[in-house]
Amino acid sequence: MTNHATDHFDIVVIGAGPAGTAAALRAAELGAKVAVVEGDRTGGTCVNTGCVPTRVLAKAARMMREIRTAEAYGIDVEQHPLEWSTTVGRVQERIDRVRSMKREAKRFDDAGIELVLEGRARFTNASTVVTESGRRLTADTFIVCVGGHSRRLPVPGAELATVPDEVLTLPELPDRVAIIGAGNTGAQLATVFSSFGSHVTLLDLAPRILMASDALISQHVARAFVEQGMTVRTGIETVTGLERAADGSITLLWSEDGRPQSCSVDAVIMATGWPADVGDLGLEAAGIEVVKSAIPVDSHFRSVVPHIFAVGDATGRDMLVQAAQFEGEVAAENAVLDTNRRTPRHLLPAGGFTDPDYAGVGFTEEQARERDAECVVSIFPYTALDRAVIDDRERGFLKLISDRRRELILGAHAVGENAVEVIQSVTTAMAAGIDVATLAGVKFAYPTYSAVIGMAARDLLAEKANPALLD
Ligand SMILES: Cc1cc2nc3c(=O)[nH]c(=O)nc-3n(C[C@H](O)[C@H](O)[C@H](O)COP(=O)(O)OP(=O)(O)OC[C@H]3O[C@@H](n4cnc5c(N)ncnc54)[C@H](O)[C@@H]3O)c2cc1C
Ligand SMILES: NC(=O)c1ccc[n+]([C@@H]2O[C@H](COP(=O)([O-])OP(=O)(O)OC[C@H]3O[C@@H](n4cnc5c(N)ncnc54)[C@H](O)[C@@H]3O)[C@@H](O)[C@H]2O)c1
Repeated sequence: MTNHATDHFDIVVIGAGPAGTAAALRAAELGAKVAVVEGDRTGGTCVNTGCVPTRVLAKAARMMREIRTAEAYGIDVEQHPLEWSTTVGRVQERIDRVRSMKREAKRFDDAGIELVLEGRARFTNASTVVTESGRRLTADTFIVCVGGHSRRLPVPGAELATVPDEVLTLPELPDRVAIIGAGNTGAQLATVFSSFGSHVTLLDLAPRILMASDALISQHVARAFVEQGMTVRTGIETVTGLERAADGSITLLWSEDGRPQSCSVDAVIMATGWPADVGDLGLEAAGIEVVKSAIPVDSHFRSVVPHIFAVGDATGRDMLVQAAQFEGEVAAENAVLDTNRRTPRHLLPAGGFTDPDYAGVGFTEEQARERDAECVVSIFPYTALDRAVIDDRERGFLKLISDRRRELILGAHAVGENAVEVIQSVTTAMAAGIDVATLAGVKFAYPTYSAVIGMAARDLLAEKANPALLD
């Protein structure tokens, strides 16, 4: 790569979320002259409106649960309703703290990367972007890391709804809230509002909540939601509209089983998808067509224009921080070194902080059976796990899936306390290529949630599924 005058770079990265930050730092590490254009705040969705605020709300939700059950331990806590403005303040304070810790601007500076904070970038041709301030940057290679945004359904009254990034702007905690969309975002917000004391109605077109997860996860989390008092309506036909009622409430209208339905609520949250943020990116000027609200790329993250890469949420694939960072690094390597590296998607753990938590890695049971009908599955219930019983958190399980010879773990799926950490440990074993017998022999500290891994691995060797223990 050659160095050019001021505004020409080897690589221009567009967007400084997890994908863009990782891409820029890796490209600079490999010796490229790099600029990052960020149209808003560094950190992207993750820090500012996504994972971090959602995780703080999830912590508050857990505290509410612990307060409610404290009496059983002889701890007398006077219960007051949640003070929404204080909770919102706490979330903002933690976002600021995480932002100050991440120090993207300093890290870019230290790496010799120019951070351009002059508004959003727009392609004017395949080699040039212009910022809102009018600054032109040309580059040999672009890595597009623009992420996505909430999708508001195109229905009458949609403007009455709140999208997930706006949740903290709700003036008060709604007594009744309808959440449309039971994916990762909707399910987590359902737990948050339910724990805070709101009555939650959760609706989805899909036949089950958390449709991307293993079916057993959906079944268990949905059952817990109903036990906690939520109304869960899956398989609805369509949301037909929202109307403001005379008393200020919102009437949500949808159709289900061929019949019109409605409910009256104080807030409607639309968590109905995450299209790429490409509306004003000028991709057509660069020769790139957006398909299904995302930028199509090959397995090496090259778009149809080979010197324009795209990674992270903008590609509409694995919309996770860990995927965005990994893809950013790999795209930078492919761009600078002209390699064809890929990311191992089967080693991407993911989960959500609902109550109970859920997480998974690798193939779901359905996907594994499509590939190998004789794959082996074990399910170990939290009801037989000492730590879960000790903590009175007996809802949950770990499902392990291996090939028929038990040489490889193909997938792992969990519901229950600390499910995300449990799945992370299984992911480590999978990344190390550990066979089931080796995993079954690992000693786990007592009493821990991760001990469920050893139990499930031993059952996998013995081909015990334990489905009866789950009820
Ligand atoms: C409510 C919620 C909770 C989530 N929780 C989790 C979680 O717990 N774990 C997890 O792994 N993932 C979670 N995610 C997903 C995670 O936030 C995303 O996968 C991740 O942020 C994607 O990173 P990215 O860099 O691709 O995009 P983003 O983080 O969205 O960053 C894109 C950046 O590009 C900038 N940009 C956009 N267009 C332009 C332009 N034209 N010019 C210049 N800059 C531009 C934006 O301002 C932004 O800073 C959550 C998402 C949501 C919505
Ligand atoms: N903890 C995490 O890792 C985490 C948390 C939140 C989001 N994310 C990621 O961010 C991305 C966006 O998540 P999301 O949950 O906002 O979107 P999503 O696309 O994952 O889920 C949207 C849900 O809305 C439903 N839906 C769509 N149109 C509908 C309609 N008209 N009526 C009723 N339901 C409808 C869909 O069936 C789907 O279940 C995902 O890729 C997700 O994995 C990850």
